[in-house]
Amino acid sequence: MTRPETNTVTGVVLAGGRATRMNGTDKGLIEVAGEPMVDHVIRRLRPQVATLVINANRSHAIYAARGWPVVADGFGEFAGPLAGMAAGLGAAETDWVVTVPCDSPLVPAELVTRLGQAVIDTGADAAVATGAGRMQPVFAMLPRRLLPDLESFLGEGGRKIDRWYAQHAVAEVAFDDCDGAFLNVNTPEDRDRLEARLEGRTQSTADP
Ligand SMILES: Nc1nc2c(ncn2[C@@H]2O[C@H](COP(=O)(O)OP(=O)(O)OP(=O)(O)O)[C@@H](O)[C@H]2O)c(=O)[nH]1
Ligand SMILES: [Mg+2]
Repeated sequence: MTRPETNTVTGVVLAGGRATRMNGTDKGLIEVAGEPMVDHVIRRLRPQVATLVINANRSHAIYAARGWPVVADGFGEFAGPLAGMAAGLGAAETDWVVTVPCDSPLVPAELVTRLGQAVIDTGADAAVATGAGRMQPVFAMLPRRLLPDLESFLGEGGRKIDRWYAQHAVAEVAFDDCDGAFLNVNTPEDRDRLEARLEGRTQSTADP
């Protein structure tokens, strides 16, 4: 298997959630600072990978207009982020994918290189980011060879990312130096706070 370097990694933007805390509004399409969140994410992830895939369960045509393949979940109705990760792995043609959620626009510039370096250094199966005091399970580098294993986990009703990671060697990579990297928009209030920050209307310790 090739090493996880930029040209062997597909970026997978996870935009397949229900967004119940946003009253069901498709979260990736919600504008923050004049731009849909999915575009903030694409702008930051694109330079780090060979190509992108968007995982979405609604608004396919709108997501497809970004110019990347759009894939829906293959498991049940809104089975959670693991189903989106499986869809991304299934669509990828590279040995590795890096997943990011559509609702955390401040993707670190070194996400892919640092996750990839951890895989190389440790020989782990996969790598996951930590920051803001916890594991950030949807910011992950996964090898395509784990897709059959993930599909059987999902097929048996598995839904919890941490439980699936516990079955494999997963390196944890700290991004504590990346201010705001994991700011996550789950509610309209989160959206307003992030917009204020991006527009420089609040005190922040570092520019995103
Ligand atoms: N493909 C897929 N992705 C999901 C699913 N549920 C959540 N996600 C993704 O997982 C990430 C974290 O999602 P959450 O914010 O926890 O969930 P959400 O469904 O988007 O929003 P809430 O319903 O308000 O919790 C986001 O990238 C979501 O798009 C799902 O059922 N399928
Ligand atoms: Mg969220």
